[in-house]
Amino acid sequence: MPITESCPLPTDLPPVSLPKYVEEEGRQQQCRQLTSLSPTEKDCHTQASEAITMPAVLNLDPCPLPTDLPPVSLPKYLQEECLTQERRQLIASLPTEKGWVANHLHQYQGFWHTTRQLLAVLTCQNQFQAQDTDILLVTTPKSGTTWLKAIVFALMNRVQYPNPEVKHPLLAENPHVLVPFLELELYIDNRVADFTTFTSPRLFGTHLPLVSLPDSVKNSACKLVYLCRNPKDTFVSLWHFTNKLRTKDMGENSLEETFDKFCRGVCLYGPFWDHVLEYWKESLKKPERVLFLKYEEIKEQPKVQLVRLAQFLGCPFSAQEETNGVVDEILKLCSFDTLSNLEVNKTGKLVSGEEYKAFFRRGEVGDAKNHLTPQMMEKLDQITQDKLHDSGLIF
Ligand SMILES: Nc1ncnc2c1ncn2[C@@H]1O[C@H](COP(=O)(O)OS(=O)(=O)O)[C@@H](OP(=O)(O)O)[C@H]1O
Repeated sequence: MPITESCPLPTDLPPVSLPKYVEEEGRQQQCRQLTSLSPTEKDCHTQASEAITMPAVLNLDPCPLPTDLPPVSLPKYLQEECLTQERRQLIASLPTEKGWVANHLHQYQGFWHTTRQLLAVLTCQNQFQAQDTDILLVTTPKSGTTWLKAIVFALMNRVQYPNPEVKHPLLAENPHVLVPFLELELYIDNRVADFTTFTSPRLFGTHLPLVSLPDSVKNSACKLVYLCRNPKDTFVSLWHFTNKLRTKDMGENSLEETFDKFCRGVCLYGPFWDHVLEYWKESLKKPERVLFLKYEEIKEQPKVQLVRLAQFLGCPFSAQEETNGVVDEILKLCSFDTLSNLEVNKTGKLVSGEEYKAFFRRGEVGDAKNHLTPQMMEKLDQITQDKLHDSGLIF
């Protein structure tokens, strides 16, 4: 019996094949999954469901379960002790909105996360133990994270790989694999993070807002490299990216609807302006700990910014390295043209499902004007001015 006949479903559920990044429980999946639960798991599920009154968005309504579906394994984040009551209660208490790809976004500590991502944030906050030598690459989504990861990886490993044209990990692997995300990779699905392959200094990526960084990061001397991008190009890049993650069945998100959400701050790790402002202020307060970079500045003066980055990270280029062209070599290796044309980045995908090529689109400054109306551009400029007016930060 088709599942839709026994259990009317919302139409915005992501299909089971969505990348893990955005996958979320939906009622359809729950109906399917419950058919394959062991008796213990069913009990556990029922107890957890009954333990607390859930809001509509999380409520597991009883629905007749079809019996003829193939078994589908329960996503790990729902398997785990059936999602602790504490976490259910927390999620239930948070403001919730419909996501751009996933069903729900929850506002936690002032910023928006999908359900799955939020659980990973909580795990990361509880478990990550920062070391003083760690380097965290903190970015707003679609600000050039992939580029920054490549640059810092190449910078920190330049002695080990002196001839990047011949042999370099970046030629064979995507930057997101070489510099994994804390919450989106190492702690996703209640994973026990494995650091055995990391060498010091450990490099991590994260989109976490300052307020949500694990205490161990706040209390350590580890360095934070922060990267953001003007909100107009950030929005357009995010709109394209999330549309790529949506399946044909789901269709594309309209520009207008997502624009409205972005302006209201309702987007992954949004509000954009609060994210950048927190780190901007922190970089002014603690310049030895937080380096604040803009995508546009790296585009405009790549060499200047790379030299600045190397100094900040305590590994400045020697005069000989500069003469020998090491700075240029790193920039060439990490350029949009080089990375996006590598076989690995044309054909590979993350374990979580995103194709590497989705991280490379145009890589230019000012593409927003090709997509947004003059009114939309003005509106974003106005919000930016209102939010950042007395901060000294401009885009
Ligand atoms: N090497 C290099 N140089 C310059 N620009 C680059 C590079 N690699 C990726 N990109 C562009 O960065 C945008 C993707 O942002 P992120 O890497 O931050 O995405 S993510 O947050 O990690 O999902 C996305 O921007 P748009 O092209 O404007 O969509 C990518 O094309």
